[in-house]
Amino acid sequence: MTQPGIELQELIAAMEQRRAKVEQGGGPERLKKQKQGGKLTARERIEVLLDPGSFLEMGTFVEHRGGRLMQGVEAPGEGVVTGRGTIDGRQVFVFSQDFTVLGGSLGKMNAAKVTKIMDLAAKTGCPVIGLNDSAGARIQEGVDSLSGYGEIFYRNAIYSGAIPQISAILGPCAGGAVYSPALTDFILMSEGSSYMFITGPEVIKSVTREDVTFDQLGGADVHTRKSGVAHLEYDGDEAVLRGVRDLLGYLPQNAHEKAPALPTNDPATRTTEKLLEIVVPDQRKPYPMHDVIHELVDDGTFLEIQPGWAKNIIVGFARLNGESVGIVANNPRVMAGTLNIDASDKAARFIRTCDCYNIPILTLVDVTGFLPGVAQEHAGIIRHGAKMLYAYAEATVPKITLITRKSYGGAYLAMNSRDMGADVVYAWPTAAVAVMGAEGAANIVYRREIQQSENPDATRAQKIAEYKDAFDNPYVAASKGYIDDVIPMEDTRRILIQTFEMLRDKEEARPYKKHGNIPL
Ligand SMILES: CC(=O)SCCNC(=O)CCNC(=O)[C@H](O)C(C)(C)COP(=O)(O)OP(=O)(O)OC[C@H]1O[C@@H](n2cnc3c(N)ncnc32)[C@H](O)[C@@H]1OP(=O)(O)O
Repeated sequence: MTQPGIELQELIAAMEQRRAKVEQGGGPERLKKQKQGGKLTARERIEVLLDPGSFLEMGTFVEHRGGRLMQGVEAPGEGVVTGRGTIDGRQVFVFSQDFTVLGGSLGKMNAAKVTKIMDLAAKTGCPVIGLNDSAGARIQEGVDSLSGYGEIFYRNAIYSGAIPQISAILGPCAGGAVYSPALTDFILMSEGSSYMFITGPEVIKSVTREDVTFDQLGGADVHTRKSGVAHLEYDGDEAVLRGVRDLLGYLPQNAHEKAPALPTNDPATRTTEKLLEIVVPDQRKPYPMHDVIHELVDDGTFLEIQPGWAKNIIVGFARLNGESVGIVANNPRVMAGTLNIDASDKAARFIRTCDCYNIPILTLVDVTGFLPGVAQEHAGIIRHGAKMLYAYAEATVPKITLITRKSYGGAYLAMNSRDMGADVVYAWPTAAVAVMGAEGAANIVYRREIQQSENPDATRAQKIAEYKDAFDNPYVAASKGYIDDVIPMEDTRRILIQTFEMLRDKEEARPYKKHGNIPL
């Protein structure tokens, strides 16, 4: 005769035994190997990412249904740990691929665990964070594993802009697998231990005869400096996971909400005198735009996005009086701040990200124009530059433009002029708005006069001076209402904060459409 109490204990023990087996992943040997080189296990990563004790696991006992080639193969937890938790008290959903189980490869049921939490995230309006460390499609499951990817990609796309999706790349991410992170809002990579590529070094060698290592092909350096695929690079797993927490602080839970405000001790009325030392009036001399940003924002804290790629434009998140803002700024120190293809792509993408998630945009303008050159024209600068124009016009969040120095030509428009939809445009006394710089303008407009002059150099100099007098200042544009005010540099922080406060409840309607057709 069985005693009821003992039976219950057996059931509990059986559950615990099963759970312990799942939690062991690929077993002690593989877990030990995983930790070589400072990497964390899938479960440790979740612990570091989330608030202590907040993780609630889902799909713990899911098993593969992998068909003939998977018979007898054990895959504890199906190679991925999934569930919900909180970050700074806010709910998020997370999947963490477990490389110790069949290389974290993705089969049909592994994908089902991931799509389950993606769907829950969408239903509850919360961000999804993917911790990627996987050998890609599970070869033994054939087309079923490709279908699993399809189910994830589909959700990445349809939930895009509805809930924030963040991808941390902490190991291999190869083949078609790269397209899930690529469809998310942000990609963060760990230096030296993660890589992303479509076809690996061996295939490349056989097709193109190029010799390349994993890291040279698709390491964090490559993707944060050359390709622009990834947004942020960190040293090791823990730093990446802290980076995810940091980034989420600037984002809302979903497209219906605003990002959380963070109390600050930095006074809203703090004067910004340092700007008078940073910004040089001489239009030809560069100055550090990063310092301008640090001086304006709360506590000098700026989370720059894609800092290593297309450095001629600066984008990132900061706070003004506690409220999250996205900043887009020309960088006069790199390529004289001109806009090229990569800068246009980087800015357009960032503007759209801010707009999806109700983050107001501050644009700091110091730009001579689009980068001239055959290479840029032939690579489609027209198509890429158009993305910036489109993104600014499309964005309905509060938009303030501040012209810090020069703003010329098509780039004046691409940097969100009044006509492109800026709600308020300010300029500093150092600003100049014109179709082009005085030298170029004088040479075109007064060419005949200069050529026919007895002293062409003197005439050219005189015409340049005349043109500068007429246009190299903010007052012509201000007199026509293109600039709302020319403001003292030292009062800029206060004015920006007050203006964003004024725009806080702004609403802007757009005509009905299925979706716009941004030039891609
Ligand atoms: C749509 C797509 O994703 S297409 C891409 C398909 N994926 C691939 O082509 C990658 C194939 N895998 C690899 O090239 C390598 O495993 C690498 C480079 C990712 C990692 O190499 P290593 O760190 O040396 O790990 P290793 O090769 O030992 O793999 C670890 C384990 O995962 C298994 N594994 C690796 N890739 C896969 C896979 N795609 N499917 C199933 N199991 C796999 C290995 O058999 C090994 O199992 P074991 O622990 O029982 O021995």
